[in-house]
Amino acid sequence: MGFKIIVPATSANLGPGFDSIGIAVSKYLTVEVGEAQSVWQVDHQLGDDVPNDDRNLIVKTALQIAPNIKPHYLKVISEIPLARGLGSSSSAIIAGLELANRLANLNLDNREKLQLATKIEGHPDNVAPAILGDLTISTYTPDQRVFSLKGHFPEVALMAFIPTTELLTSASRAVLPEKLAFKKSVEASSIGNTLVAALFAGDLEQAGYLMELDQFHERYRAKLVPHLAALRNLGHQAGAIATYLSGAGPTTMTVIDSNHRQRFVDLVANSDLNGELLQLKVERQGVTVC
Ligand SMILES: Nc1ncnc2c1ncn2[C@@H]1O[C@H](COP(=O)(O)OP(=O)(O)OP(=O)(O)O)[C@@H](O)[C@H]1O
Ligand SMILES: N[C@@H](CCO)C(=O)O
Repeated sequence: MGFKIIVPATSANLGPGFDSIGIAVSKYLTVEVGEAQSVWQVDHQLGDDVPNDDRNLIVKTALQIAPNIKPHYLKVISEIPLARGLGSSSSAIIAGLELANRLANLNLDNREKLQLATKIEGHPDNVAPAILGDLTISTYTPDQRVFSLKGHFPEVALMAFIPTTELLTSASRAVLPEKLAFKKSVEASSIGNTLVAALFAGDLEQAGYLMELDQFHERYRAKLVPHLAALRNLGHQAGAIATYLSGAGPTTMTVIDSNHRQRFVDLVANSDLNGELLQLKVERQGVTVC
């Protein structure tokens, strides 16, 4: 009998929480798992670059975790744009993990899921909210253990500006520096620490200010995402709480009260920015299997 896996999109970093902070958002990857058959077959509408067989990231992940599972028919329906900074690869990894979990009866708990998914993705900021939902703060320690704590992200509008062009995470990480000076690192991590405290205290005013003070990655990525500065500026004009680069970009996320939202929509519509503006909300629930 078939089953369905539903994984939320995610938005990582929130400014200074590089590779650590993430939220689940209201776009979804759905995988309908059909009958067992002689070979893996993945039907999707994600374009010719995404494989339809056992090279597909969902199947590859499942086979990495449970190499002996039988091939199945999978129907993939995704609302999460590829390589845009909304956690498409993490959603595929989590779907693959749940596929293995179910087909091989592994009974993985959330801790085990986090550990496996982080090892595959390399950092926990997208996979943790995709598993747990809502807001997560995570770390992948040098001895490769994952710690992740779930919090409640305040109820606000999230305006994702999704440019028409892709930006692969690998390309967006290639522009980051290899080293950060000691003084700069202390400053950057103190901003991140205080952001976490503000989020857990539900203090969006302080959180918003700190979200725009990232010292880890946004400045190095600026040339790849020139629209970030423009959207942040429009956000300020509209009275937004903050605008940050979602994951590795190019999507930007503007956190805004609903009473300022329309002003932001109008400002973006009257600008010469090229992309889609989508209103999202925080998804409180992580992956579900039904
Ligand atoms: N549903 C899917 N099925 C198979 N492969 C996928 C799927 N979604 C994403 N991928 C793979 O992941 C790649 C995108 O991963 P990448 O890490 O570059 O971007 P992202 O995960 O969308 O962004 P970010 O990590 O910044 O949030 C795609 O080009 C594709 O190869
Ligand atoms: N923290 C990651 C998220 C994308 O995988 C980055 O910004 O590169």
